[in-house]
Amino acid sequence: MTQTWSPRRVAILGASGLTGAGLAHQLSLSDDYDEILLFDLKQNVLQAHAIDMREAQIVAGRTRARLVVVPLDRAAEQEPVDLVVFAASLPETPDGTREAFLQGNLGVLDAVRPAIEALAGETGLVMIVTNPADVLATCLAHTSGIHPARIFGYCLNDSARFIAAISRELQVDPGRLDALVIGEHGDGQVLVWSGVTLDGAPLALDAAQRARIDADARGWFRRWSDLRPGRSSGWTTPVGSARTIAQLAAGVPVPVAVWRRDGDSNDSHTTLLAVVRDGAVVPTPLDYLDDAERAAVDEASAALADKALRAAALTH
Ligand SMILES: NC(=O)c1ccc[n+]([C@@H]2O[C@H](COP(=O)([O-])OP(=O)(O)OC[C@H]3O[C@@H](n4cnc5c(N)ncnc54)[C@H](O)[C@@H]3O)[C@@H](O)[C@H]2O)c1
Ligand SMILES: O=C(O)C[C@H](O)C(=O)O
Repeated sequence: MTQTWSPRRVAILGASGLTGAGLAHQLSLSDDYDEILLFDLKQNVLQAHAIDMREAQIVAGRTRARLVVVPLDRAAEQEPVDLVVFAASLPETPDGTREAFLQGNLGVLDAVRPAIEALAGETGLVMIVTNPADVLATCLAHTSGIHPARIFGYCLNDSARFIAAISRELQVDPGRLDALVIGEHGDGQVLVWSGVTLDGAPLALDAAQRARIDADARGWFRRWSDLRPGRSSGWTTPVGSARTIAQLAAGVPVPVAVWRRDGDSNDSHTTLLAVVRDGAVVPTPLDYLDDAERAAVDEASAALADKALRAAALTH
C-alpha cells in the first residue's frame, strides 16, 4: 500500500461552529500541521476563536501551526490545501434523524461549493462533517469537479457509541474494548459483531446481549434529540475527526464514508474501513466482515445511493 498523503495545510469551512472550531483547536495543538485556514459567515466569532486558539497554543507550548482567518470570498485566492473540511451547517435542531438536515445543508453546500473546489485544487481531499455526512459526500461528488474518491464523510462517532453500549452491557471499562460500525451514519448502520474484542481477544455476545446493545447504540440520536441540546457532539467530533485525519495520514485504516459504485453505476459514500492510496480514499478489502455483515453493507450502500439521487432532485 503506498502512503501518499501528508496533510500539512487544512481549510475548515464552518470554523466558527462547534465542530469546525473544535477541530481547528485540535489541529492547532499538533506539530503535524503548518497552516489551518478558517472560513465562516460569522467573521467576528472566527476572529475571536483565532485569538483564543493562538493563546491556547502558547499555553500548551505548541505554536507551530499558523491559524489564518480568511473571508469566504477570498477562498479562490488561496493556495490549494491538502484537506478541506466541510463543517458549515444550518443550526442544529435535531429531531431523531440526521436526514432532516439534508435539504437545508444542501443549500449550505451549494453556497460554499466554489470555495471547496478552489481550496481542494487538483489533489486535495475533502472531509464532510456536516450532516447527513455520507449523503452530502455523494451530493458533492455529483455536483463538483472533485473526484468522488477524494471526498469522504466523517463517521467515527458511531463506533465510539457501539463501544459505549457494549461497555454498559458488560460493565467493563470502554478502553478494554474495540468495536466498529460501518454502513450508514444513520439508521442503516452496520454493527460489526464479528470484530468486537475485549482486551484484544474476540468477544462472543449472546443474542439477548446483542439485542440490548443494538438498541442502545441505534438509539443514540433519538436520545440526543430528546435532550433538545441545540448543539451537536462538540467534544467527540473534533477529537474523532482529528484522529480520522491522523490515521489516514499514517496509513492506518479508519472508518469513513468512502466512495463505492455498485453494479448498476449507483454510487454512494458508505462507511467502511479506508486508507489513502495514490491520492484517493479507498476501502480496504472487506475480509474483516462475515457474509451477513457484507450483505448489510451492500444494503446500506443501495439505500445511500438512493438517498443521494433523491437529494439531487431536491436541488433542481
Ligand atoms: N458526521 C458526524 O458524525 C457529525 C458529528 C457532529 C456534527 N455533525 C454535523 O456537523 C455540522 C456542524 O455542526 P456544528 O455543531 O459545528 O454546528 P454549528 O451550528 O455550531 O456551526 C455551523 C457553522 O456553519 C456556519 N455556516 C452556515 N452557513 C455557512 C455558509 N454558507 N458558509 C460558511 N459558514 C456557514 C455557521 O455560521 C456556523 O458557524 C452539523 O450539520 C452537524 O449535524 C456531524
Ligand atoms: O449532529 C450530531 O451531533 C450528530 C452527529 O451526527 C453525531 O453522530 O455525532
